[in-house]
Amino acid sequence: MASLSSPSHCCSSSSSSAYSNSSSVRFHHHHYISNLEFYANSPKKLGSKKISLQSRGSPYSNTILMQDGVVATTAATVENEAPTKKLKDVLSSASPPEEHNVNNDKSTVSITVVGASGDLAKKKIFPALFALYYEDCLPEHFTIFGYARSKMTDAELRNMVSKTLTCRIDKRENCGEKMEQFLKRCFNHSGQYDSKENFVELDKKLKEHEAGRVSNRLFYLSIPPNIFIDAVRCASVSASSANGWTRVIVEKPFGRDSESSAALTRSLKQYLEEDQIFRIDHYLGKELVENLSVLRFSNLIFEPLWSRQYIKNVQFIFSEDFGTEGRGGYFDNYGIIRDIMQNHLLQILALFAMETPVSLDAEDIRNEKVKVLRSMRTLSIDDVVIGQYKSQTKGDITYPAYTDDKTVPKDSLTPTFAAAALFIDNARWDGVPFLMKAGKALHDRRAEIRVQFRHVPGNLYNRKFGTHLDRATNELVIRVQPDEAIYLKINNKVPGLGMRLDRSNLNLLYKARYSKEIPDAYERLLLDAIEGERRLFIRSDELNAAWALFTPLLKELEDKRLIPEYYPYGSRGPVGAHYLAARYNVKWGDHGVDE
Ligand SMILES: NC(=O)C1=CN([C@@H]2O[C@H](COP(=O)(O)OP(=O)(O)OC[C@H]3O[C@@H](n4cnc5c(N)ncnc54)[C@H](OP(=O)(O)O)[C@@H]3O)[C@@H](O)[C@H]2O)C=CC1
Ligand SMILES: O=C1O[C@H](COP(=O)(O)O)[C@@H](O)[C@H](O)[C@H]1O
Repeated sequence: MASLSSPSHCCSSSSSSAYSNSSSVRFHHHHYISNLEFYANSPKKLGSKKISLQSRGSPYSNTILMQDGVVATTAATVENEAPTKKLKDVLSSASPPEEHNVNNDKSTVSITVVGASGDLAKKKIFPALFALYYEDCLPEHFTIFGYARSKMTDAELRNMVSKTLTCRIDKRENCGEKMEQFLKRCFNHSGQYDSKENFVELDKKLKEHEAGRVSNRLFYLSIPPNIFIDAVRCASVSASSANGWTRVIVEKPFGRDSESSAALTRSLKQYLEEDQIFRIDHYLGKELVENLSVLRFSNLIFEPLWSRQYIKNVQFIFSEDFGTEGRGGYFDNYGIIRDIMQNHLLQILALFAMETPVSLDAEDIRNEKVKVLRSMRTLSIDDVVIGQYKSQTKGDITYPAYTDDKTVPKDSLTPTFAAAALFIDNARWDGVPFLMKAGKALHDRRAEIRVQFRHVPGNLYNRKFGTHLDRATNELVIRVQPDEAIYLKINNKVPGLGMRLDRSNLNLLYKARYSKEIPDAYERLLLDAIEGERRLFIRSDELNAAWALFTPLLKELEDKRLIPEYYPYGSRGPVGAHYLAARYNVKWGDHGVDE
């Protein structure tokens, strides 16, 4: 990426739409070659010896196939002649290019939602795809396939999908029409996840839709983790693209500890290259998480303060005001530490704490995140508090305990709440506590980052705050959801003739500042995957480093069968979280009078 503005999310409003086939699709010389493959007869990506040319942020790729001295090119767009020529000059001056069997003037993207009948597909993936279509972000030629064991005709799939679609609040023009057009591009193929034959049938259908165009294929694995590998094997062997890219979005959980995660990565890499694997952490696609780097690196006033010198502690808070009802079967095997902390909160922490990357290129950013994760101290059981919600009756309503769920064992000790203190042992953050807190069935729903600054040395106005020195410190709050906002707590004088100080918020409340609805995280991430933008996806070394921090703790909790602290459904969670924070001289920011 060359500039501060991301090449993605161009859609109709951007002059450089990745799908526009216009001359605005530019190549930087060092970006010509996206990957080199030298596999003979490998079931991995198709094409025995292949060089892929790809503009960053574009779904279109050029491929040079070299076989027995013969060089064939596939041009992805009409406009990217120059780099094709350049490479041809270098690589095949002696061999006349052989026309590849594709209609060269257009590419197509086929998106297969594997597990289309499931909760995530209905709740997030199809609606996100429709939103992208509505915003003109999908390529001209695209097809969406649902794949699941459930027997469905195209009409039945369309009917199922149509029930999940909504139009943007701020733009309802032609909504019904758009939905109809979108649904016409959706098809279904019923099949088993471990059947190569069924995927061969899918391949045939995809080819019919691709109609000889350069075929780019995205598989979204929206299925339980125990069938990931079967589906990847079958999709890769039987339904990979023959002349374009093939990418696979993998949903969490990526294992349940270092060992199982490494085994999953090994298995995936039997069939896919790392750059084909898009490990999704949907928190990275949230607007305010995206904005974190902008806030930090494009405002002079924050970066100089971003260190142990001025920051006293940082808090990452996640809470939901509902329990695990309906997902208990999945949740009980994972618990809140794996479900939220090891991925969503840790990813935000890494973005928060990383050094300035060399550029906004995906690898530069991910390199910096890995460095942070590798500089962190492995979690100690003494720095963790766990909890589990119990039943609570409020008025006429009785809220269930975690273990009231029929899919959860009665004696389950799985934490539905956890608080932890983490440390980054590097020069910037030495000694600064990074506190995390995540819980289900709490009193509210929120996700936020709180940065508490040190006190002003020798503050002239100390006495105006009495003994509440803590109240006089600045706090920056990045509220990821709901009601996205960034606000800075400052001290100011109460207007009048006296000298009384007050706490106020300098507040950037998104809904007051911007009328446009904020896109769902899945929209951004799907668009990025289509465009080949990897910045917001987790690289395997990041994942390893993340698991390394949590695995010893998780093992110890399980081996010792540590009893969680029980908290009532709808409460603020276990009191132990306060003792943990107090040990590091910290007060949770979400508990104050003026939170
Ligand atoms: N739901 C959510 O909010 C979130 C989900 N995820 C992850 O996304 C993925 C999909 O989640 P979700 O949609 O909730 O999952 P579901 O349990 O709804 O499963 C998706 C589909 O997979 C098939 N399936 C389910 N169980 C099995 C099985 N044992 N063997 C074979 N096929 C099965 C079913 O389709 P059929 O029977 O028709 O083949 C089902 O419709 C999971 O990895 C999950 O961890 C991540 C974050 C949030
Ligand atoms: O990944 C997950 O995230 C959801 C919370 O996502 P949000 O975007 O609604 O905040 C959480 O409920 C779920 O347990 C977890 O698996």
